[in-house]
Amino acid sequence: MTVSLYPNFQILICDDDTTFLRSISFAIERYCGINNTVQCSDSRKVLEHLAEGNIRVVLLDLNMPHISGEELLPQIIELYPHISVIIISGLNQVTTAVQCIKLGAYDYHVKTEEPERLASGIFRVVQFQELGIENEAMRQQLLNNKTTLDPAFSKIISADSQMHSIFRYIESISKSKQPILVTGESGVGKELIARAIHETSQCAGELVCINVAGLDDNMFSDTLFGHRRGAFTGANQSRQGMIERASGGTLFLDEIGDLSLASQVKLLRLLQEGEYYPIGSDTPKKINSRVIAATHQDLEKKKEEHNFRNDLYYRLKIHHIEVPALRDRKSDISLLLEHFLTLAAEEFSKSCPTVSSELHFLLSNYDFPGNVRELRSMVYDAMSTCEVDSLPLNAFEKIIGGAKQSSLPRTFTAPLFQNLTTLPTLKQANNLLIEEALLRAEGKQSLAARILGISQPALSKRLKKREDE
Ligand SMILES: Nc1ncnc2c1ncn2[C@@H]1O[C@H](COP(=O)(O)OP(=O)(O)OP(=O)(O)O)[C@@H](O)[C@H]1O
Repeated sequence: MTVSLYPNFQILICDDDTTFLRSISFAIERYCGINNTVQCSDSRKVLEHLAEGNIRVVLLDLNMPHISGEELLPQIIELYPHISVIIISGLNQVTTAVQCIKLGAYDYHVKTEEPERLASGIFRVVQFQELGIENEAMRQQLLNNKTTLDPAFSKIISADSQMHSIFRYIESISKSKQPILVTGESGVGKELIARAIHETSQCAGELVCINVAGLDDNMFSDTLFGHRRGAFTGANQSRQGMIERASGGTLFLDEIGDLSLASQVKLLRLLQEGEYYPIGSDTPKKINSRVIAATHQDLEKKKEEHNFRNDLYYRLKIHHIEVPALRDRKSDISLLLEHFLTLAAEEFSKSCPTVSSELHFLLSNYDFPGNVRELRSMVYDAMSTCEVDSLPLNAFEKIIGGAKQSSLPRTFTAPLFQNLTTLPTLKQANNLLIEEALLRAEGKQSLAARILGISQPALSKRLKKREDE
C-alpha cells in the first residue's frame, strides 16, 4: 500500500546528530501526521536540497560542523524568502533566540522541549505555509483570468456567477488538507460540492460519506473509529472505521449541525490531534484524510444557543463555502429545468417535451424552499405523467399554486396600503389588480388569469366589461 505524503511540500530537517534526526522525524509523524520530510545530517548539503526540492519548511540545528545554522540562516532567508526556518538548538538562550528571529527565523525551539510542543510548533508553520500556497493559487487564478473549469464541476449545472466563484475557490484550496465547512439550505447541492472538492483534490483515496444526524454518540464513535474484536458485547469481529476507509481520500460528514455535544468533543479531538483510538484499543491511529462537513443549519445560531461548540466551529470553518439558495440564482432555474427534463426523458424513455413560457414564468417567480431537489422532483413528477409534446403546467401548479403569494418577487410584496391616504374603491382596486397581473404576465391573458386565481374566460369578461364602460 502506498502511504500518501503530507503536506504537499517537503520539510527539511538538518542536524548532524542522526539520532535526533530520527527521533524528531518520528515525533512529527506521530503528533502531526507529517511524513513528507527529508533528513540531512551534513549542513554542506542544505542549499543543494533547497535548490532541488519542493521544500517550504526547514528545521535547522544551530551548532553543526562545517557550516553552522547561524551561517546558513541568512543565506536561506535571502535565497528562499518563502521558506519558513525553525531553529532547533541545544541551548535555551534568549539572546540567541532573539538574534535568530531578527535574522528572519520563523520560530525557535529547544531540543529538550516536550516532543508534542515542538511538533505543535511545526504544525503551526505547516498551516501557515498551506494558507500561503492557497493565497498564491487564488492570486494566480485572478491574474490569469482562467476560463476553463476543472471537469469535476461538470455535474453541477450552473451559470451563476456566485456558483462560479465557489468553483474557483474550490480549485484554489483543492490541495490543502484543512477541513472545509459547506453550508446552505437543504437541497442546494452541498453533497455535489463535496464530491467536486474530492475530485479536484485528485487524491488517491475514496470519498466516504456519513450522515451523522442519525448517529448517537456510541454509533458515531463506532462508525468513525471502528472497534477491536471483543471491545463490547456483540463485537465478534473487529470493524474498520470510516476514517480508515477514507485514508488518503476525503471523509464527508453530512448534517454536522445535528451532531450531539458528546460527539462534537470527539470530532474536535480528532481534528486537533490528528489521531483517534478504535474502540477497545489503546494504540492510536492517524487520520490521513481531509474532512468536509456540511449542514443546512445555522451554526452561528446553534453556537449562541450553546448547541454547537465554538472551538469545533472554527476548526471546521478553516475554509467555508456557503452555497446560495436557488431563489438567489434564478438564472439557474431554466438550465436545471432543461437538465432534469433531459435526464427524466431518458429514464422514462420519452421524448423531451417543450416548455411553455408560462411554466418558465411560474418557476422563476417561485421561492423553491426545497431548492434544486424540489425542482428535480417536480420535473420527474411531471414527466412521469406527461404524454404530450409540451410539459403540462398542472403538475407544477399543484405545488406552486399553494405557495403563489410567497412566490411573488420580493419587490412586489411591500405592504399594499402603506402609502395610501385614501383607499381605492373596489372597482378601482379590481382594475388595478387586473392591470398589474397583465403587466407581470407580459400581456398573456391565460397567465394573468392564473395569477389572479380566476379562469381565462372570467378575465376576458372583466376586460370586455371595462372596455364597454
Ligand atoms: N447545480 C446542480 N446541478 C445538478 N443537480 C443538482 C445541483 N444541485 C443539486 N442537484 C441535485 O439536487 C439534489 C439535492 O442535492 P444535494 O443532495 O447535493 O443537496 P444538499 O444541499 O446536500 O441537501 P441536504 O441539505 O438535504 O443534505 C441531488 O439530486 C443533486 O444531484
